[in-house]
Amino acid sequence: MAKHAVLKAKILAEAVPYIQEYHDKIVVVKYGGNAMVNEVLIDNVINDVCLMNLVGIKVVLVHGGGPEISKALNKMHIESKFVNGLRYTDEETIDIVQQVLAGKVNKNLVKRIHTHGNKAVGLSGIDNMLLKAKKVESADLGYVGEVEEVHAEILNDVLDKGYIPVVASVGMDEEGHSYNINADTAAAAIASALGAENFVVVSDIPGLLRDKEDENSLISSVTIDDVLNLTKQGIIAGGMIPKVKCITDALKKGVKKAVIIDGRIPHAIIIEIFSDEGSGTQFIK
Ligand SMILES: Nc1ncnc2c1ncn2[C@@H]1O[C@H](COP(=O)(O)OP(=O)(O)O)[C@@H](O)[C@H]1O
Ligand SMILES: CC(=O)N[C@@H](CCC(=O)OP(=O)(O)O)C(=O)O
Repeated sequence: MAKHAVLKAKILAEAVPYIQEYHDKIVVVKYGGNAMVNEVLIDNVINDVCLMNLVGIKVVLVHGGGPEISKALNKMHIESKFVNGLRYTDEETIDIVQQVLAGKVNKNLVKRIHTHGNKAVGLSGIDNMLLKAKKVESADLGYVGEVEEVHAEILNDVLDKGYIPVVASVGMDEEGHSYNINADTAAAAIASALGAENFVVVSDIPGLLRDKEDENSLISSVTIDDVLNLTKQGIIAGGMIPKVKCITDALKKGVKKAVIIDGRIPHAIIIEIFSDEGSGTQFIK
């Protein structure tokens, strides 16, 4: 027997306990726009999500697309303005955010899942008012929303049929206004509402770093208390603040595990779910 066949069988056999542990459980994957910059990266993530679906894990893919939004705004000569990691969103901008996230990015991910032979349903927070939103109160950011309620029934319906829900982070209020919701925030709210077994945040960094300029300074696990200290020390800064805050909120609200992993590592999601190795930064209650 060829050596590689034995190795393949061994790898599959080692995955069995993890497949059993996660069978029928919900995993929410947040896929950030920075880890979508090339076809190979996208295919790796889609492949991992499809594998989880095939072995009976209920996987929800919530995506961002910040760089795509900036590109579309650029073409229209609209400058992107960020305040504490959140995009200032006026009336013209929210239209573009909705087109890019709920249109281009969402449909491209759905198409890729289908071309891998799995079935996906593309949604945004507007569909069935999945993400009921209101204006963020902390600063005047225009149509940037925070999640007021999650109406998750539609996700359970889609999951029960064996399809992969793919969710764009746009929400709405009762008056019919659309809101631009940070995709980490949207994904964390969904993970909390569904009581996810694992909330996996896929980015383009190794994880939480002690020095953000040094990729070798990975902090491999943190508690909620550590996060408070690291924020006070300025180690958690910029775009990392809302990311880490919504992860700790999700853990407090019943999500069992959360992790930031590097989408540039081939099959980082499979490594996280089907082995003890893990990678990136694990968040512990
Ligand atoms: N301690 C830290 N470790 C890693 N990244 C950090 C840290 N503090 C700030 N950052 C910044 O946060 C960014 C990641 O957040 P963001 O760009 O919002 O990711 P995504 O697009 O995947 O949601 C990194 O590119 C980095 O510049
Ligand atoms: C309010 C706010 O900032 N919304 C984000 C939504 C997309 C997003 O979060 O995408 P990533 O996950 O790729 O960063 C934005 O407009 O860029």
